[in-house]
Amino acid sequence: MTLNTQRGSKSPLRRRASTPLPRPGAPAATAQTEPGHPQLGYSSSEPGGRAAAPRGSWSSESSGSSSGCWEPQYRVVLLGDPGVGKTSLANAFAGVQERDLLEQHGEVAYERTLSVDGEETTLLVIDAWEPERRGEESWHRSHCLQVGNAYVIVYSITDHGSFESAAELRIQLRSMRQAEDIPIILVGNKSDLVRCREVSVEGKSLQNHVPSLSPCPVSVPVSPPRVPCRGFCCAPGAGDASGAVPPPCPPLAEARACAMMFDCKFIETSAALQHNVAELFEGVVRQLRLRLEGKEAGAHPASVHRRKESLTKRARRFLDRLVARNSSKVALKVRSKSCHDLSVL
Ligand SMILES: Nc1nc2c(ncn2[C@@H]2O[C@H](COP(=O)(O)OP(=O)(O)OP(=O)(O)O)[C@@H](O)[C@H]2O)c(=O)[nH]1
Repeated sequence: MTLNTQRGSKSPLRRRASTPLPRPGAPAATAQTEPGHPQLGYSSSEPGGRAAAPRGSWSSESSGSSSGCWEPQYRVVLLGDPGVGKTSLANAFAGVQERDLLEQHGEVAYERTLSVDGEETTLLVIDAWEPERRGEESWHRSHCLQVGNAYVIVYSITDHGSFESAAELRIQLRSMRQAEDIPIILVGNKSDLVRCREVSVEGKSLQNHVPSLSPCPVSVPVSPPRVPCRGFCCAPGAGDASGAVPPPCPPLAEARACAMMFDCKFIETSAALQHNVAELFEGVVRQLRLRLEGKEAGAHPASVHRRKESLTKRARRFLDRLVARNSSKVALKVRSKSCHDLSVL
């Protein structure tokens, strides 16, 4: 997608999340949810609190913690290779299914107010990332890497190359935003395509691969023998013409371990099935809040959150740590587990 990211653009689209979006030639959206548009999650999203912004309507001017009521509270930038499902995730976030309708107007930013844990937060989800092209100005890419208050790095679980790109993006972000503690969530999308999986989450590979994951992702086995996906195995339960079901594509890497090494959160989603999409964006909100709370308290964010944890969780964490002391494998598992929990730091 191309984008005119003019600095200083005073777009009328920077507005309250619930303000209807004027679209050229289209009537303004009402506060009602349009029929057929799914909600993001079941409990937390405000109906009608969604809108899409056209190209050029976001800039680095709006501040994530800004209290200005016409500014989005937080900018969440989607990164990742082409075709991994960034737009589909953004559409799911926005509660819009008619992808063509959106593309017609070239929207790249979607604003929505979410109610998470009883509190409202507005996210502006920016889907403007473009792949690197030879000899092309990289200003747009660096702009994307600079404007986000949080990042969602998407890869497709059926495309190992996109996982490698995700790892590279994490490194780029780290070097560009070194001093900042910004939430980064690694997202393995297309989790519905189970039989074409090329990137594993956990299991045997965790033990086999993690010791060699330093520094990740360079030592992640990046070019293992790939079993080419023959297409028909992509549909869960589907077989070929003879009715024989082909063997599943083998898992080749360890996403959770990579997230752990990269110090970011990890979740698998299916934009197609709307699986974990609400959890993803609610997780982004929680990650942002945790950092804000930490800053406000002037303390280490982890200690602030610990107070909020339930007794059971704290007890479990304590026991985990106790056991972990005696076993490096368990320690790894414990750390790796927290990568999955988007409600803790
Ligand atoms: N099965 C399945 N297909 C998906 C999923 N998410 C996206 N797709 C499909 O993957 C293709 C690419 O999705 P997009 O959302 O356009 O991917 P993108 O990352 O925005 O791609 P670019 O716009 O080229 O950067 C489309 O055909 C989607 O329907 C998913 O969770 N499961």
